[in-house]
Amino acid sequence: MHLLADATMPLVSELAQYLAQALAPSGQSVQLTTFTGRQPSAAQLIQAEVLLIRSITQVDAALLQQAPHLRWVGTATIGTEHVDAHACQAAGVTFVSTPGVNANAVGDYVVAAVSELALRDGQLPTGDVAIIGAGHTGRAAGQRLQGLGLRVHYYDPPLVQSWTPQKIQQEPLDIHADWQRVLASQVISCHVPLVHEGRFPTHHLFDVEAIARLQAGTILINASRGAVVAEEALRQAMHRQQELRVVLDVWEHEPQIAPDLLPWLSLATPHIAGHSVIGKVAGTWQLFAQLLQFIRRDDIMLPPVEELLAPWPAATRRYHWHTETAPSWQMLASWVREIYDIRDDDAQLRQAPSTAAAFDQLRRTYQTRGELSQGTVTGGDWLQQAHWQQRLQQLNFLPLNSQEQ
Ligand SMILES: NC(=O)c1ccc[n+]([C@@H]2O[C@H](COP(=O)([O-])OP(=O)(O)OC[C@H]3O[C@@H](n4cnc5c(N)ncnc54)[C@H](O)[C@@H]3O)[C@@H](O)[C@H]2O)c1
Ligand SMILES: O=C(O)[C@H](O)[C@H](O)COP(=O)(O)O
Repeated sequence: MHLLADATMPLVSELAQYLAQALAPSGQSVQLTTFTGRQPSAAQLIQAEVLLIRSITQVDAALLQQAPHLRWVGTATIGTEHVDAHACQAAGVTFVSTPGVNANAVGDYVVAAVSELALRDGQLPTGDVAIIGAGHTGRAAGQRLQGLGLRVHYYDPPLVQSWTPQKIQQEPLDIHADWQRVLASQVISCHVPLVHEGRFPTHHLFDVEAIARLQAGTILINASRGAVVAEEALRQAMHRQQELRVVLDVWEHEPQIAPDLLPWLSLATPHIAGHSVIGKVAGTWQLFAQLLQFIRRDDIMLPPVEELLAPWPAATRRYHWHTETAPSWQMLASWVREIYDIRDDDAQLRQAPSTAAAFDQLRRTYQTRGELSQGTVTGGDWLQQAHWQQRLQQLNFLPLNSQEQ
């Protein structure tokens, strides 16, 4: 079996070797070729049977035509708009992705951004948080922000529309389809797929009109796909000096950022919200697990993800904080910052040349980032309260009371 994989996928060689050893007794061989950059070459495609990619590789009819032996394409990402699923189906190629795989990393990114701006302001946002899209990443972000002490609601018309009245009553989260509530919120964070057509398009969801209607001081975060927020609408807001705080992880014309917007943005990063070590390693792992199902060898057990993290101390290091009194929001924000300091990523993007090549290079050589789940909190009586246990868990920290230590 000829595997062709993006060279930046962590552990791809190790897992291919593992697969080769596991399949050897049945006489099947496995060969791995990796490609660097966005697209594999025609010479590589011609022999590929399995293609393992991340979000920067476009799979369309033209690529499929160059790969006559291709049977299976897997993307180690949540977003899938870079793969033409219809073209795959027409070519008889199975296509899989890894839903939710880096949602914790995105949740961490959003709470790191909001707590960073709160530390700069000396106060938490006083108004509501609107999460756009109540899926894997949106819920992770919403939970973390509740843990920080904010009120969160979710805007998700497709989900609301699909619900029965009974489901609406049972849903514990505040999920709705009221766009006016979104525009009146003080923090807005986007977590939708990029959709161009149909009843619920997300392309330019935040267009000139929507951006103009945002409240003064609104924090707008986009860690979904660049074109969900129209770059031109941000440009107009900047020129009329609208009082907004905008955080962009994704860019409408990636890999090209908008250099003119950069000084105006509160935080700017090179599409790395999902790039925790665990998020990336789990992506590769999940693809191999799905490939085993495809070749009907799910009797082969891959080593657990936790065992594979040894090469990355940042992903296994534990953080421990102790406080006798209940933590202030500043303390919570400083713990978040200790595990993930978003200022580092912001500074690196601002210092790099504003070119597509530099953007890709920053992503290829990205730091080894841990997750908030690596933090443990111990403390006095306050930690016995269900309210505090819940808040720490929402931040994805582990609360440990004295009996459990
Ligand atoms: N920046 C990053 O590193 C990064 C990482 C992971 C995912 N993403 C992007 O984030 C997107 C969302 O990820 P997810 O895991 O939360 O996906 P998901 O499929 O779990 O959830 C998406 C939610 O958005 C809702 N939605 C769809 N159209 C909508 C609309 N018009 N208005 C409001 N809600 C709408 C859906 O009903 C769904 O509940 C991905 O498709 C991907 O493009 C970016
Ligand atoms: O959709 C996703 O999962 C993310 O956008 C993903 O983290 C992007 O990272 P890439 O695949 O480009 O490394």
